[in-house]
Amino acid sequence: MTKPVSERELVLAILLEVLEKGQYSHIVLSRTLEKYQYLEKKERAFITRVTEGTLEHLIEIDYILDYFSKVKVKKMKPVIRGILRSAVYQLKYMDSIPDPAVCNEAVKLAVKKGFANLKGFVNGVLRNVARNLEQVEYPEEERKALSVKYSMPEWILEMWERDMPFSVIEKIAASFQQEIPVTIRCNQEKTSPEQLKAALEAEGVTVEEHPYLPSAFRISGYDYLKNLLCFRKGWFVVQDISSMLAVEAAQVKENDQVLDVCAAPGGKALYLAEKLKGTGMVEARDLTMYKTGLIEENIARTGFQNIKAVCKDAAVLDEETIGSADIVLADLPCSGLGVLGKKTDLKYKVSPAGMKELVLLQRRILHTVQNYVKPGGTLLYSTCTIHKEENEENVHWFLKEHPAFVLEDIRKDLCLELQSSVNEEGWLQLLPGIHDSDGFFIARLRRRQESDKI
Ligand SMILES: C[S@@+](CC[C@H](N)C(=O)[O-])C[C@H]1O[C@@H](n2cnc3c(N)ncnc32)[C@H](O)[C@@H]1O
Repeated sequence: MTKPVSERELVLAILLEVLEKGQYSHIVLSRTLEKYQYLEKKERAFITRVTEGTLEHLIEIDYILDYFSKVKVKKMKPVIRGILRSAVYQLKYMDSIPDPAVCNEAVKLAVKKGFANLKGFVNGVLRNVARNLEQVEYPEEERKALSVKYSMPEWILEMWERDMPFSVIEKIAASFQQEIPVTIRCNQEKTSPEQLKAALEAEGVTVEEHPYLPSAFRISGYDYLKNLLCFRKGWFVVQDISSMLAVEAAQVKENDQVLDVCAAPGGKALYLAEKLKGTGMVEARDLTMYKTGLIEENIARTGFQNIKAVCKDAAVLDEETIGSADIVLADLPCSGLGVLGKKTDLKYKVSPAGMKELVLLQRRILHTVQNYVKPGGTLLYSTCTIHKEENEENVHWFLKEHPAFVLEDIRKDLCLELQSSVNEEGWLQLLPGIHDSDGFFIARLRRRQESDKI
């Protein structure tokens, strides 16, 4: 019996939503998998792999298609473009599927979608690709070659070239295509790192200690993370090491009043609560009820009492909060160029104009939330991007606008291995492929108090 919807048809539908209508892949993919829960595990894995793989390698795939097809990718009908793109991904990256099967399935899908008149074209292009894939001549010019090899838009590479040597950029681009192990942080309110490691191993999970922090591990070899007993008991949270380091740099002390102004889903806020050891309070704010709901879910699972979620816009001054916080964490919305390996389609969606707008939003939020920092208190600024304007240039702008603050050196809050990466001004820019983490920026600013000599 033929299935009402095949897995390739679902892949096509997701690609059309993402590439033709600008939707985010992780949202469309998880919505699709939820809707078609009756599909077998193997079919669901196929949908995930082909969707993510096609998006990950899109620039390279389009280069290959343009190499073999008379009609260029940009001129193709969206449905045909989607079918060919996912088929080229399978031909190049999935040895387990025989080439004739990839071609036949693509032709069948084109017919099913009402393009019987183009079945010869689909068949011809794909058979040509399958036969001659090894003969493709890749561009010689350095930036173009890198762009095709790692499917990284040229304008992003050009932007990075202004700040970094090409060898570093290549490592960053390559790292986004490598498998990223899941990093977790032990919830030390509930268990110790040693106990967590042993319990996870007893559940069949492979656990590796992270070199940057003793409470962090990299885990693999499990089926569904949320089914792990240790997860359900709230013994760990999933969090990149860079986010943990931002919290380390905040230097939280018992009894501190902490305000996380952009907190959802709450990873850093929960770590701050843990560091308070049952004292003080963390107010974890975010813009919408949906987002604060995510924080609340995580608070419930991990069981902390000294943290609450509040729905508030960080860009609007909250008079009642002025001068009340020992620590304000401003982990702000950003272009996300440090996490392109985790958000496969983001690299095609960011734009220079969008990034300029983000810089303005970041400055508006920083300008607003600095009001909440007590004299002597800390404003911890972080982003998950590798974009100078959003990071160090924002810090320079902030210090000029707010001379009541000084930039502090965070070296002492980091492991030996990372200390040499701290810039002479005191901030840290983590780079994927260079450091063992996401791309991330951390700067600690402190409001002067009267006893400070200016
Ligand atoms: C980088 S994420 C925060 C991640 C979080 N700190 C964590 O560690 O789990 C940025 C957050 O800022 C929120 N956001 C964006 N604009 C905001 C605004 N004007 N006010 C408050 N939150 C905002 C987004 O909803 C998003 O959850």
